[in-house]
Amino acid sequence: MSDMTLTLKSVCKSRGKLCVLDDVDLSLAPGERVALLGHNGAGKSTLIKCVLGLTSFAGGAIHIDGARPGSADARRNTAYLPEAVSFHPALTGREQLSLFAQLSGAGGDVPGLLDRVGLDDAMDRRIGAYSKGMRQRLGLAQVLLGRPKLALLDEPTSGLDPISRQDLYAIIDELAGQGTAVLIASHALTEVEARTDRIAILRKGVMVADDTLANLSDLAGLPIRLRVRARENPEALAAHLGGNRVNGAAVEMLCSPADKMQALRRIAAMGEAVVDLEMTPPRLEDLYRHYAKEALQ
Ligand SMILES: Nc1ncnc2c1ncn2[C@@H]1O[C@H](COP(=O)(O)OP(=O)(O)OP(=O)(O)O)[C@@H](O)[C@H]1O
Repeated sequence: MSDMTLTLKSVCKSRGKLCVLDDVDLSLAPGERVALLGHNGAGKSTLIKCVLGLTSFAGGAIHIDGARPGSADARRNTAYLPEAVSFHPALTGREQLSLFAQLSGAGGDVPGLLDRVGLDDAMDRRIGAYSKGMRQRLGLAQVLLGRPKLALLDEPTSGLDPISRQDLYAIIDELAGQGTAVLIASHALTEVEARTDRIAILRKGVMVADDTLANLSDLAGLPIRLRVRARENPEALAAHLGGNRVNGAAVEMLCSPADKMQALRRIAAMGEAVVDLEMTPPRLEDLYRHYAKEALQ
C-alpha cells in the first residue's frame, strides 16, 4: 500500500464536451501542505469534489489513505472546508460544532476547539449573526474535529482579515504538524508562497507544474533581480554593470541563476562605489505566470 495520504493517478473528468480534468496526477504525503493553484475554471474545485466523492470521474484512480472517494473510510479520514461555508443560522457555534461532533462520532473538546479558532466570545451566539470570517473560523473548527488524515481547503482565506489569515495558516501548520496532509486551493499567491511545501498548478484541467518552489524556480530558470545602490555615481555604476537606473541612486539588473555568482563578484569588485545590494529571486507570481503561459504555447 502507498504511504501517501492522497494519490490521484491519471484522473480524467469531463462535463459535456469540456474536459475539466485531463490525466491529472497528484500525491500528498502525511503532514505535507500543498497549494493547488489555477485560473478561474481551471478545475481546482472539481478535483476536490472528485476526492470527496461528490462527483464521479471517468478515468484514473483516487485513493485517500488507501480508500476510495466517498467510502466510509475516506469520509472518516477527510475534512473539507468549502469556499462559502454555510451552517444553520439558528444554531449557536457551540451547538453546531457539538452536532457535527456527534454525527461524525469524532467527539473532541468543542469549547476548546472554538477557543482555538478565536470564537471563544462568540460560541453561544447564533451563527446567523456571525460575520463571514467568523463562519470561516467555525468551518475550520469543524476541520480540526477528529484529527483528519486529509484536509481539503477551498479558498480558505477568502474574506478574512490579515490577522485572521495568519491565524488560519498557524492552524494549518498545526494540522500538518500532527500529520494531516493539507491541500489548499487558492488564488492568494503571496500567502501560499510562504506557507506551503509544494505548489501544484492546474491549467485548463492539466497539471502543468507540481514541485517545491525552489525546484519550480530552477526548472523555469527565471532571472534573479539585483538592485545595487551607488555611493555617488549611479550612471557610472549602471554603465559598468550594464543595468538600468531606478529610484535615483540605484541600479537594477537581471541575471540568470547560473550567472548569479559572477554578477555578485563583479559588484563586490566595485568596492566602496556600492553601498547596498538587494537580491530578489523569482516570486511565485512570476513562476505562476511562467508555467501558465508555457502551457498555452
Ligand atoms: N456543475 C457543473 N456543471 C457544468 N460545468 C461545471 C460544473 N461545475 C464546474 N463546471 C465547469 O468545470 C470547469 C472547472 O470548474 P471548477 O469549479 O473546478 O474550477 P476552479 O478552478 O475551482 O475555478 P475557480 O477558481 O473559479 O473557483 C469550468 O469550466 C466550469 O465551468
